[in-house]
Amino acid sequence: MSQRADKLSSQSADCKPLAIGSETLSVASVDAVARSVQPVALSQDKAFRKRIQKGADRVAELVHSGAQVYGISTGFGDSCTVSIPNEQLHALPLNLTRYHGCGLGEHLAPELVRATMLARINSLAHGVSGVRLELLEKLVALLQENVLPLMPAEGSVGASGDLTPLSYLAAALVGEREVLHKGQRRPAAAVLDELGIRPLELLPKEGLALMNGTAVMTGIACVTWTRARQLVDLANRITAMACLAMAGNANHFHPRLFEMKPHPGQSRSAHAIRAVLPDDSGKPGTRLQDRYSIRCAPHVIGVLDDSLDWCERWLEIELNSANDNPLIDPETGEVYHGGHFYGGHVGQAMDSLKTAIASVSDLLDRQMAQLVDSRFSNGLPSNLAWEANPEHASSHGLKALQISVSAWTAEALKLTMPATSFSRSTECHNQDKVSMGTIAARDALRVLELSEQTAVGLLVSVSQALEIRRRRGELSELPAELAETLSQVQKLCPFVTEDRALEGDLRELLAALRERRISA
Ligand SMILES: N[C@@H](Cc1ccc(O)cc1)C(=O)O
Repeated sequence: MSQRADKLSSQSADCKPLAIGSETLSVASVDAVARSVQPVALSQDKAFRKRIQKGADRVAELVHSGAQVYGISTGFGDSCTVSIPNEQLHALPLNLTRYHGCGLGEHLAPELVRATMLARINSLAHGVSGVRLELLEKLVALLQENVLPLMPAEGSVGASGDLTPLSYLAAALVGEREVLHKGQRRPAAAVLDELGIRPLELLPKEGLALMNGTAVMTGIACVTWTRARQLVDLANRITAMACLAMAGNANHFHPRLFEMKPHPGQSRSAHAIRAVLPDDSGKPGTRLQDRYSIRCAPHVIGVLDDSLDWCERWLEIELNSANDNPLIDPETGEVYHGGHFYGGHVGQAMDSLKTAIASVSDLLDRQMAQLVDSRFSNGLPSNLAWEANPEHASSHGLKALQISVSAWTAEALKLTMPATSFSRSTECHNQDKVSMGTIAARDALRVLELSEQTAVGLLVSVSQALEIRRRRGELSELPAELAETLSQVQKLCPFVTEDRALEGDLRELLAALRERRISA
């Protein structure tokens, strides 16, 4: 297991609750909470609680004084020119949550909803959104009890934050719409009642604070990022196995070579590939230089690895930011009107990441094209069909799997069109430039899912190829790491000796990958 993967899993194993409000959130911790590996709690820190209280008191003061503050005493967005009469102030936040209840599309997966909730709570815990401690406590209780708002995935332009999907979080808190609880879709009010959680009555600013931010795109981005990090390790391992199976040249990954062009992720990739190849695979096989999908693998995987580094920095700034409007300094009482709900950084990170992820899928797809083609594979049988099968002539081995891998890759590549380039002027031209970061994040996750399918297809293929070499007596002992990956794969997808349907095995492998049961 790589050092980075190690860091992720040791974090997950550490079951100390994450104290929201006194810890800096990492991308990996969001993923751990999203997968329910790490519990959460609201910080008991006195200074933190005092700060939240001060912010809420300041909002109450502003309401009392009749000051004009956006979203507290005015309409929303372009309607900021409308003053709300005192007697309607209490209706304003609830109205906001209701008129945004117009999302469509599939509901976000539970894991993504949990990531979203954590991202939103952490942003509000900054103490500059003017919400009460009670609101934060109830949000944390929903997360702890796994009461997950049914949140439609579509309808956010990603600037004004994720208003529409987050309105479903606000709705759950006030006991409206539906939630997913213990695997069942039920009215929020009934579930809150059952758990003894009183629905929250929103005070001025609280509706806006819940919804006016980047939590959905950031939550999806964190889950995608963590799985993409795993894909890097897996792609390195697959490349090493493909290289060995096709009698490739390990010297393409020589450390000296990578000192001469030292992009850090690229060098890490070269190192990860070479470190698990046998010492004697340094000499050229039948070709002096392998084809690019082997020789340039670090140059492709390294782009993803290096992109993950800057994406992580951007995501962690976003995660630990106040991405609401207006923001209220609890110390000075000053109100700042701005545009921190704009998800430009998350959008750019996700648009970029999805291209790098799809490119790795493409690389693996090209490796597979070589593996199944006896003209390119240095002696492997066509379609990797096992030649000792008495019905070898009528057997087609992994032919269809290779076609599927190409289909998954094409679908991933097709989704790399940047979402952030599609800004639309919306909401009476108040939101006349928007990020589309949520679409970018959803695309990135979909590209990642397809690329994981490709990776699983390749795991089956490289394992098949190595097992063929082993059974033929062409391989001396496998290096320990490769033997370990091979045995993990073969437990879920035994060596293919005759034609059989592989879907079940592939699904098992995908599940194992997502549950981090495959080490690379
Ligand atoms: N994000 C907008 C607020 C907004 C809220 C709801 C809307 O329907 C539209 C805009 C702002 O802070 O300026």
